[in-house]
Amino acid sequence: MTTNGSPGRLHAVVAIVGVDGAGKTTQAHLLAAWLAAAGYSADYWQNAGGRRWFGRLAQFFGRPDAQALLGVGGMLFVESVLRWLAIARALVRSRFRRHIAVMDRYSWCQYASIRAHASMAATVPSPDGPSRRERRARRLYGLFREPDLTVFLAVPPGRAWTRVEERGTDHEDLGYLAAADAAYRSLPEADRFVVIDADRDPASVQRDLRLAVADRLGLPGADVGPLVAP
Ligand SMILES: Cc1cn([C@H]2C[C@H](O)[C@@H](COP(=O)(O)OP(=O)(O)O)O2)c(=O)[nH]c1=O
Repeated sequence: MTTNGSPGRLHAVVAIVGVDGAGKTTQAHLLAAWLAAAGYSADYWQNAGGRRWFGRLAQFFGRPDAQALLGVGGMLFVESVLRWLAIARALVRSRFRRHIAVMDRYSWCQYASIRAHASMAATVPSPDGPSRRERRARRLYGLFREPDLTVFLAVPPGRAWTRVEERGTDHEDLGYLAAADAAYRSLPEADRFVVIDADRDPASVQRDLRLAVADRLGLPGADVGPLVAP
């Protein structure tokens, strides 16, 4: 994190992670808007891995989802590359502009995705530590700096599943959401995540998120409340 002390010129990286339906996109947009209102130059970055886009393409070709089109390994490879490019672009641009980057997903999401897919495919858990695929991803993503703050939005998988269904843009398997939740929690980095209970109304979650960001970044002049319900 680098700053010259005035609100507008702070470079920092805040990563919001969690399973699909946890509320990352909603909360990250609100956070970036709040930072901007407080006088900080902040950008929201959607570090998508292309699953939704490839899902639509798959349906166009009569397949149920992206994995049916590309295979699990193919989709994980495409996702790793696209997300890497998105994160690299966000980090470079926010570093040069001296902005706060609010990252919707980060490297941790790729490791969790790889672990969750491996656990869905395995009949017994692997005792050998990270898979070859995860080690490869870690070499690639290890080039990125650790965010100043990573927030894990924690929701029960059933709640996340309901939200995804209500969103109506995609579908998630409940078993996969449970595997992804367990995968995030199993990461070696997980003990550095700030965990926020996201199974609450969006305003309460946003308030805790702002408090965590203000505490970690030490934002002068950023008033956390009162909060207008989003
Ligand atoms: C944050 C939040 C989102 N939602 C809705 C908005 C979206 O339609 C859906 C998923 O939220 P979204 O922010 O898209 O989650 P993610 O980026 O983690 O996949 O849930 C709630 O119902 N309650 C909440 O508290």
